[in-house]
Amino acid sequence: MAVYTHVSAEALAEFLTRFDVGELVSAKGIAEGVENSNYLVETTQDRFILTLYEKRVAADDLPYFMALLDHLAAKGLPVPPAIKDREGREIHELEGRPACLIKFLPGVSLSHPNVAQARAAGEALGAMHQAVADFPLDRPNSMGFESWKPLLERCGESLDGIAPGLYRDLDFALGDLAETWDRQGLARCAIHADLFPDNVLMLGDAITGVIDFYFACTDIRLYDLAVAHAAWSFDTTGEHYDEAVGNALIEGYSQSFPLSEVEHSAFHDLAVGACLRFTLSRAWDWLNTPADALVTRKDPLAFWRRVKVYDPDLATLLPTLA
Ligand SMILES: Nc1ncnc2c1ncn2[C@@H]1O[C@H](COP(=O)(O)OP(=O)(O)OP(=O)(O)O)[C@@H](O)[C@H]1O
Ligand SMILES: N[C@@H](CCO)C(=O)O
Repeated sequence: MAVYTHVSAEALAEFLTRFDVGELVSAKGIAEGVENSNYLVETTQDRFILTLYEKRVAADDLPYFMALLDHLAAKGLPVPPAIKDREGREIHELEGRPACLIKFLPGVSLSHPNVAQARAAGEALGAMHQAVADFPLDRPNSMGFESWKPLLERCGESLDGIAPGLYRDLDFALGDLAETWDRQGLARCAIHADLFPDNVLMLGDAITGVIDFYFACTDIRLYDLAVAHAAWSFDTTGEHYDEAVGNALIEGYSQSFPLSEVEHSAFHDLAVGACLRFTLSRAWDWLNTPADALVTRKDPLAFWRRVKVYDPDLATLLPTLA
C-alpha cells in the first residue's frame, strides 16, 4: 500500500485549479511503492501522477529533486518532471503534505528483467550521467558510505535477531571496505542512487521512464552503476546471480559512458558497498516496522547474500554467509 494521506475529491479539484491541466475526472490511489502517497489523476486533458511526500522525503530536498528532473527532461531523457502551476511553481502543499503533480509516463516496471532490458537500463543510466555534467546543484548522500557505520550502530545487536552473528559480520565487512573505499578518488556527479527495476518503466525492451529520484544526490558515479548491478542481476532471494543480465547492464552503460580501467578495478568494492547500504537500510526498516503495518518489509539478507558474488574472499570470513 502506498496511500498514507487521503486526498478528498474536493481538495483535489481545488488543487487542480492552480494548474492549466483541465478538470478532475478521476483519481485512484496507487498500491505500488512504500515511501510516498501516489495517486493516478485523470483530468479532461491528460493523466498525471499526484505525489504527497511522506516522512522519508524532506521538504527541503524537493527543490533539488525537481531541478534534477527538469534538467534531465530538458535533455530529452525519459524522466517525469513536475507540472508547473500558472505561477511557475512545482512544489505545493496538499492535505498538510508537500505535494507535486507529475507528468505521467507510460510503461510498466519489471519484476524479472531480461538481458535486452538490462542493457537498455545501463544505457539510460550512462546517458543520465552524461546529461548531468552541467547540472549545478549538490546534495550530499544521506545514505552514503559515511552513514553506514552509524546506521549499523543504531540497529545494534538487534541485528542478530535477523540472523545470529549479523551485527559482528556487518561490522567486519564495513571495516574491510573502509580500507579500500574510494582510494582512487573516483569521479562524482548527480546520481539516482536507487535504480532498481521497479524504478524503471518499460514497454517491451524499451525504456519509457526512470522514476523515483528521491534518493538522488552527489556521489561516486560508478556507485550508481554498482547499485543498479546489485539490484538487477539477482533473484529476489539474492542467492542466484544472473551473470548475463549483470554483464548486459555494464555493457549498456559503457556504450553511453565508457568506464576507465580504474573504474573497472574499483567496481567490486562499490558493489559490496551497495550490498551493505541496502542490507542496512532494509535491516533498519525490518527492526522498526511494526509486524502488523500494512507495508511489506523487504528482506535485508537478500542484499547481504550478494556479497558472496562481489567479494567471495571476504564472504569466507563471514559466518552468516557460510
Ligand atoms: N511519473 C510516473 N508515471 C507513471 N507511473 C508512475 C510515475 N511515478 C510513479 N508511478 C507509479 O507509481 C508507483 C509508485 O511510485 P514510486 O516508486 O515513485 O513510489 P514510492 O512510494 O516513492 O516507492 P518506492 O518504494 O519505490 O520508494 C510506480 O511503481 C509506478 O507504477
Ligand atoms: N530500493 C530500496 C527501497 C528504497 O526505495 C530497496 O529495495 O531496499
